[in-house]
Amino acid sequence: MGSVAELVFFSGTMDSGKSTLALQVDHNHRARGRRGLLFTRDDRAGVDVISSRLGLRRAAREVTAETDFEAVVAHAATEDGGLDYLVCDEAQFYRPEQVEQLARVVDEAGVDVYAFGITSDFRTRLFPGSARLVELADRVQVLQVEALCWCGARATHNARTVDGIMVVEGEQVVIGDVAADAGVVGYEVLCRRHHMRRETAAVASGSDRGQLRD
Ligand SMILES: Nc1ncnc2c1ncn2[C@@H]1O[C@H](COP(=O)(O)OP(=O)(O)O)[C@@H](O)[C@H]1O
Ligand SMILES: Cc1cn([C@H]2C[C@H](O)[C@@H](COP(=O)(O)O)O2)c(=O)[nH]c1=O
Repeated sequence: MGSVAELVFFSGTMDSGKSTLALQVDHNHRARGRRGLLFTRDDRAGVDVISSRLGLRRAAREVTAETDFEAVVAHAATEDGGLDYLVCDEAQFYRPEQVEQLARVVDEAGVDVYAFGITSDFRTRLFPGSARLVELADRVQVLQVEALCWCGARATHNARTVDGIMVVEGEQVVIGDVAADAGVVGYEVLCRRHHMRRETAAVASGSDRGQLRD
C-alpha cells in the first residue's frame, strides 16, 4: 500500500494451505478498501470459484488460454475505477505468456499480484507457469504450514496414484485431490526420499493397494 507493487509467488505442495491463504490475503486487502480481483484455473470445486479445504469458498474469474491480464487491468482502469491487486490461484496452470502479462501489470500499472500454486508436477518437473513465476517473481514465498509426508518429514513433492498405485507417467494436468476417497486418480504429498523410492503411505503400511507399478 503506497509502496512499489510486487509480483509474489506463494508456493507449496498440494494441501499446504495456498487457497486458504489466497482468500485470507484477499480478505485483508479488501478490508482496507483496496480493490482487487480473484482469478483461478481448474479449481477442484469447479469453474469460477476458489475453494479451500478449510471450507472457505469465493467466486473468482476463471482463467482460460485466452485470458489477457493486461487487458483486464486496462479495462478496470477505464471502466471500474482501477485495481490495486490481483489474487491468482492455481497459477501453475497459467500459460508462461500470462505470467509475463502479470509481471507487466505489476511494473506498468502498479497493481500487486499475489500468485499461488504448486511448483512441480507428479514427476517432480516444473509446471511451465510455475517456472515462469520463479523466474519473474519479486519474491517466492514458501507456505508456512508444512504439509507432512507419512514418515513425518516435511512434504516437498506431489505424488499421483492411479487405483492406489503411484505412477510417474501420464498427462501433466489431471485435476484431483489428496483425499483418501479422491477416486481413480489421487494425489499424496511425500518427502523427496519417499517420492524417489515411490513409497506412498499404502506401500509403507504394506496394504494390498500400495504396490509399485513399473
Ligand atoms: N478439518 C481440518 N481442520 C483443520 N485444518 C484443516 C482441515 N482440513 C484441511 N485443513 C488445513 O487446510 C490445509 C489445506 O488448505 P488448502 O487451502 O485447501 O490447500 P492448497 O490450496 O494448498 O491445496 C491443510 O494443510 C490443513 O492445514
Ligand atoms: C501434482 C499435480 C497436481 N495436479 C492438479 C491436482 C489439483 O487439481 C491441482 C492442485 O491443487 P491444490 O489446490 O494445490 O491441491 O493440480 C495436476 O494436474 N498435475 C500434477 O502433476
